[in-house]
Amino acid sequence: MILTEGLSKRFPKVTALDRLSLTVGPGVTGLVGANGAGKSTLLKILLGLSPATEGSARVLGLDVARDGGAIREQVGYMPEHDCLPPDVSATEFVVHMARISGLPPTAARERTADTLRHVGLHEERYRPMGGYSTGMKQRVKLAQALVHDPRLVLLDEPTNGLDPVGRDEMLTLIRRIHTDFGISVLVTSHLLGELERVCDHVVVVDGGTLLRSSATSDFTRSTTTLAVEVTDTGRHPDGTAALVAALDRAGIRTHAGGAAPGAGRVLLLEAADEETYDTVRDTVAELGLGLVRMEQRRHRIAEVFHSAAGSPADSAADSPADPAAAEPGRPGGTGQPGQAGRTRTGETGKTAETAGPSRPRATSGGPDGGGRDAA
Ligand SMILES: Nc1ncnc2c1ncn2[C@@H]1O[C@H](COP(=O)(O)OP(=O)(O)OP(=O)(O)O)[C@@H](O)[C@H]1O
Repeated sequence: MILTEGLSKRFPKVTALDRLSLTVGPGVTGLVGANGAGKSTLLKILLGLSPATEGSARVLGLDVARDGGAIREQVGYMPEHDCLPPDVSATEFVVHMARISGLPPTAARERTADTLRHVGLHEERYRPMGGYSTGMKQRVKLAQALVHDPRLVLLDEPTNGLDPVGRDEMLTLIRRIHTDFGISVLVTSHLLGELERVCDHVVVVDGGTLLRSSATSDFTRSTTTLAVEVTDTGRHPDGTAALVAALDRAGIRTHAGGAAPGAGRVLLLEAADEETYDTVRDTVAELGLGLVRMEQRRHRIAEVFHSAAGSPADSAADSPADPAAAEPGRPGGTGQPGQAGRTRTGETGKTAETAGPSRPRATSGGPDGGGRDAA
């Protein structure tokens, strides 16, 4: 669907993309990177809206430098920032976008009704968009990207500004774009964790360069870590503590499952071999505890990139993919090239150079984000 070769984009003070070579196939692909990693810049180049400084890119076999118009006929685009006119309704707006994409009036109206229904906008679609919630606006932006029945959609941070329920609904919609309509999706996010549920493939960029491109299943393969949870009983009011002590006597070390709600009851241990499973089962039975779960853990994508500087992997599951670039002049960069941290890339044991520990990030766009999407 997409092929880039040595693609660079340099602004006067910043290199947004640095010799990026990338292949994106059909299906749902996540493009993950911190604030300022170059994701939006890449999408605008792929749409033929912004010229690359060097290198080349093809979308659906078309050259982005020459065939921008033809690409946009077949590709839908959902921009990151708020771009909806407040005084028109969703129906009027999406019909207008369908007409711009070349659909005749009747087809434009029919497709608009179908698409707005698909994204979950019903009676509200006749009201001016100025009164919409963030979630409704995101749905309209998605609808206008889909209305001309594209082969591929580029979605820029579609979950930005949404609460957890809204984010979940948006992710489900994104998955359905592919499963129900066969449209391929390239979706960006600064949250590593959220894409593993909906993407077949994940591409991680940092500082405009490719950090890793893999099938999601490669990121989330089973680990040798076993998660165990037991009930309390009258004899053992703290069943978890009793199990920790008994397993310790059996030579099996455990640690707490993490900071997530309810995770305090989950014990993690290394399952060196099959016997470990039997020992855990027998120990639980001997103590008379109920076994709630005994399951093999899977990698979370975020764990693959957690910093060697010590940020705990479990709490990073939904944290920014933010190896803030250690490059002078880059927002969030430490300006100390020597501070790059070394990060394990999961089971493969390979290492990737990233910079420093994760830092918090605002949820809606960058500090300079509002004006940049004018294109
Ligand atoms: N028109 C522009 N002029 C100058 N610098 C720009 C311009 N557009 C982007 N940049 C810079 O290029 C870098 C990459 O920006 P880009 O918007 O592509 O990142 P991003 O990964 O999409 O992050 P975000 O989620 O914040 O949009 C940033 O440092 C940004 O400030």
